[in-house]
Amino acid sequence: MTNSQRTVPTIGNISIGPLLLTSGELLEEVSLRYEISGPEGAPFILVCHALTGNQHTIGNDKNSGWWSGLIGENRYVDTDAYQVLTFNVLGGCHGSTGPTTIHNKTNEPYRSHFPDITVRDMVHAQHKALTIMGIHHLAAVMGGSLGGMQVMEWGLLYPDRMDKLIVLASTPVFTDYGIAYNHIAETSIKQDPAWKNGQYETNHSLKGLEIARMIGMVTYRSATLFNLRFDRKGTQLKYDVSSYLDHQGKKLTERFDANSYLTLLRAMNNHDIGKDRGGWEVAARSMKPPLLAISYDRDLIFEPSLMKQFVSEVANGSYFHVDTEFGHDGFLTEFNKWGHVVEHFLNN
Ligand SMILES: CC(=O)SCCNC(=O)CCNC(=O)[C@H](O)C(C)(C)COP(=O)(O)OP(=O)(O)OC[C@H]1O[C@@H](n2cnc3c(N)ncnc32)[C@H](O)[C@@H]1OP(=O)(O)O
Ligand SMILES: N[C@@H](CCO)C(=O)O
Repeated sequence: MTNSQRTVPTIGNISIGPLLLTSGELLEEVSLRYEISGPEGAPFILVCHALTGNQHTIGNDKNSGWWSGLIGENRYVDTDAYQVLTFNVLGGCHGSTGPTTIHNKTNEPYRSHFPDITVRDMVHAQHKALTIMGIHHLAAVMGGSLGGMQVMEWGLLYPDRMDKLIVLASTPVFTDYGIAYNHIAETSIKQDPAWKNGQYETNHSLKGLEIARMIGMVTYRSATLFNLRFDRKGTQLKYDVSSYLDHQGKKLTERFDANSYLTLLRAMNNHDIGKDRGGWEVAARSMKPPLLAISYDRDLIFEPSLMKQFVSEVANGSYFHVDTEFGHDGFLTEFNKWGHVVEHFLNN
């Protein structure tokens, strides 16, 4: 590779061939869509995205990426010093193999026939992709929420492939409280008459998906944030908080496929680093790479106390807690509160 700077991120597609899933099922012809930024030849950082995220971590002038406040030129994760690579997750709907992909045998999208996948399958797919791309070592793997689940599995499945792990707003097991909210979301999607067992005509007409996102938004933020921000404004006909949730629900149906949403919710529900490893504490104790975990105040579904307990089991673990009103979505905002912790961990 030459040591030239990419002025805009490169977007690409990598075919990884067949993938044997944890379930034993074979997924044929898998490909992953990705974004890479930074100077060619610099060390790589792999970013793993959350539930409704995508590969556009940094994005461009017209459409900034979801972590462009954290990662970029002269940002906390500096793309003058690192190449940053993000794959759209297996099962996602932004170009990687998932429910919207055309199945080569039927010539139709998989839709609800896409097989159940696990976080481990996502990581195996990324590992295969990196090997094919000739990227054999990573300076770090980092991600929040579902992305953080992938980071933990990376550290356990392929501990020799990276120097450091950074887990944000994520726990070693997805708790029953999280599964409960995902169940409400799944029920909402499936009870919608327009759902048609996953064979819906248009994604943007799925009221059940809108409601699923509204439920999600309430859990990703906090009572304090909502009460301060909306302050009972609006009228009995429509409170501001209600129109906000309507807006968020509608917006998701325009950017995220419902079958993909369910595929990823199920993968989250299944997440347990201790599965087939003797429990999450045993798995955490076997984690080799140095690990930084950051938790966010008022995170309802990835409880800071469980994150702290997890880090205490990791041999080379450090922990930082962010005081925020954002709750779980704290990992997507207020970078001035915690970006320096990531920066210090990466560069020292
Ligand atoms: C890691 C991942 O994968 S995340 C993937 C999903 N997220 C993304 O891709 C982007 C990441 N960004 C975010 O999640 C958020 O924007 C955050 C966390 C960074 C910031 O959150 P906030 O500042 O609270 O903005 P939030 O997105 O909640 O709300 C703003 C939107 O609500 C709308 N809105 C606000 N109040 C109201 C209201 N009363 N009625 C109707 N709409 C409203 C705004 O107009 C704005 O709409 P737009 O997004 O269409 O421009
Ligand atoms: N805001 C996040 C929440 C789940 O981590 C997302 O939409 O993916």
